[in-house]
Amino acid sequence: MSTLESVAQSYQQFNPRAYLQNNYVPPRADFTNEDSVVQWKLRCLADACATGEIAGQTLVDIGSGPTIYQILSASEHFEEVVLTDYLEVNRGELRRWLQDEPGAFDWSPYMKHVSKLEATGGTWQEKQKRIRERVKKVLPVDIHQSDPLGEEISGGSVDALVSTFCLEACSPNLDMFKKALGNITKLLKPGGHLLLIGALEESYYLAGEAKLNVVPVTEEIVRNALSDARYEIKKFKTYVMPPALKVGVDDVNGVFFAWAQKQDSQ
Ligand SMILES: C[S@@+](CC[C@H](N)C(=O)[O-])C[C@H]1O[C@@H](n2cnc3c(N)ncnc32)[C@H](O)[C@@H]1O
Ligand SMILES: O=[N+]([O-])c1ccc2c(c1)CN[C@@H](CO)C2
Repeated sequence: MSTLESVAQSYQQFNPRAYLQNNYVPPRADFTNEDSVVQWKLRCLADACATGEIAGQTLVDIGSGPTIYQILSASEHFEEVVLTDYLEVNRGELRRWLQDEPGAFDWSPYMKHVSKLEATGGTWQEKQKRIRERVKKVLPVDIHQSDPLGEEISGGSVDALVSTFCLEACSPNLDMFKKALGNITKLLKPGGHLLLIGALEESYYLAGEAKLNVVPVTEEIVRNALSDARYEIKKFKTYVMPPALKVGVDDVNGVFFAWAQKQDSQ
């Protein structure tokens, strides 16, 4: 079995609800503590989007999983948002929330927090409604394919990409990590923006019965990979995981945030 096949096989056991419980409810999703990782992630995304430089027609989130927090700020600046994941179980969780169906995960604490951060005057309910209107598709994706979205979205047509905790969590080694970054970068127009969040120095994480291998990356590795993929790095920030948030669901040591712009082809 190839290493990619073994990655794919390990994801067959991925449990979205367990994953959400491990990472998106307290203590990791603590909105009362401004030093919490969730507030740091949302602030990085909101600050980058507040510059007004990241805007256009189409925003694609690569490897959405069962989560939508990652597009709460960026989605305000695009006509159309596309969520993607490798697993149907995750695409189903996304659709449940988008259609406001019973049993969907409650993202309202995130909506409320980001609405306050952005302070654009509207209510969090209005923001939630806008997001549900702007997300037009939930598509399958495979970052290890040279055309990760197949026929659905062709190369060079996307104004901006978001991707959080995906590249390192489904690449068996650094070569595949860098190759996958190259694959998703081809989706971007020249001058397009990438908002990338990921795990620092993590080797595994749990999602119910699934134990997923992660290729450990450092700030230097990520910076070099972005430069090799012909990005200009506009912002790079890191967060050190406090002991209280090392809760046994992974061995992550920190989180990185990168805002990078694809260089014009020449
Ligand atoms: C750690 S989760 C990240 C979820 C979410 N973006 C977040 O911020 O929590 C990694 C995601 O990568 C997806 N994935 C696994 N293999 C993939 C592949 N070959 N291409 C794209 N995504 C993949 C998984 O289904 C899972 O949803
Ligand atoms: O601290 N967090 O907010 C947080 C959120 C999601 C994830 C992590 C940490 C670490 N593991 C990754 C999977 O590789 C998923």
